[in-house]
Amino acid sequence: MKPSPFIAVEGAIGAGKTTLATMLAKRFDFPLLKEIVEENPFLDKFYQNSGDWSFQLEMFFLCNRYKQLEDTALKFVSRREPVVSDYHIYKNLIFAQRTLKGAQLDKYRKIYHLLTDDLPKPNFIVFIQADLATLQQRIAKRGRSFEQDIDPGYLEQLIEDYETAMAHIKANEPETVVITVDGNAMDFVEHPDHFEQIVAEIKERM
Ligand SMILES: Nc1ncnc2c1ncn2[C@@H]1O[C@H](COP(=O)(O)OP(=O)(O)O)[C@@H](O)[C@H]1O
Ligand SMILES: Nc1nc2c(ncn2[C@H]2C[C@H](O)[C@@H](COP(=O)(O)O)O2)c(=O)[nH]1
Repeated sequence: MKPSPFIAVEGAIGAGKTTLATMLAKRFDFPLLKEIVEENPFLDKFYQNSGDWSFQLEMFFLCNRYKQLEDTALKFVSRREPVVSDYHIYKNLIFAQRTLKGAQLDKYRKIYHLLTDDLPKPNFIVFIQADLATLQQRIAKRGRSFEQDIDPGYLEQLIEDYETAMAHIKANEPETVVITVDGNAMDFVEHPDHFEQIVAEIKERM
């Protein structure tokens, strides 16, 4: 029997993850697991001074996602029920490897593996690839004040880090279906046919 779909939508900041995950959950009538952002007490501090706040921020994201995914495992995955999420737990490492160094990164990696190695992992990843200009336009459109001065260099590094991470997942997890969406050309918000193309590709691989 095929496993139930556990679909994670991924991509760099502003790529359109929450938007697409919400649309997919509605379309397939699957529950939606959504990242908590506005209540995060460290995010605006991190954007003002990343050196002082990165460890607290990464640990906060990790603990929140761990708890959400532990609940998801019990409520949905163990009951063979489908779910759509606007993140993959692996994004913690993608960010932490960029924001932490030395002993802090070593400690973080150990805690990451301790908390997440036995969590259920998505069997589908919809990866939205978007370039710097697209990310910047969407971050501006979303209008969160603390994100308006994000260093373009940081976004460019994250774009690269996401490429590396997806290549790693493809090479090491052949059972995970990775569907790459061209987020610059495919406007699933304005063009229903673009959204239907993504839906069709997921259905074909389910
Ligand atoms: N394909 C798209 N075309 C145009 N605008 C988009 C598209 N996807 C998302 N947006 C807009 O861009 C902003 C960021 O999208 P969001 O889904 O929050 O990104 P993410 O979750 O990846 O950070 C939102 O204002 C959203 O309405
Ligand atoms: N340093 C980290 N920042 C993160 C992480 N996950 C999300 N974020 C930031 C990026 C955005 O400013 C905001 C919302 O994320 P979206 O990708 O949904 O735009 O939070 C993380 O693990 N570390």
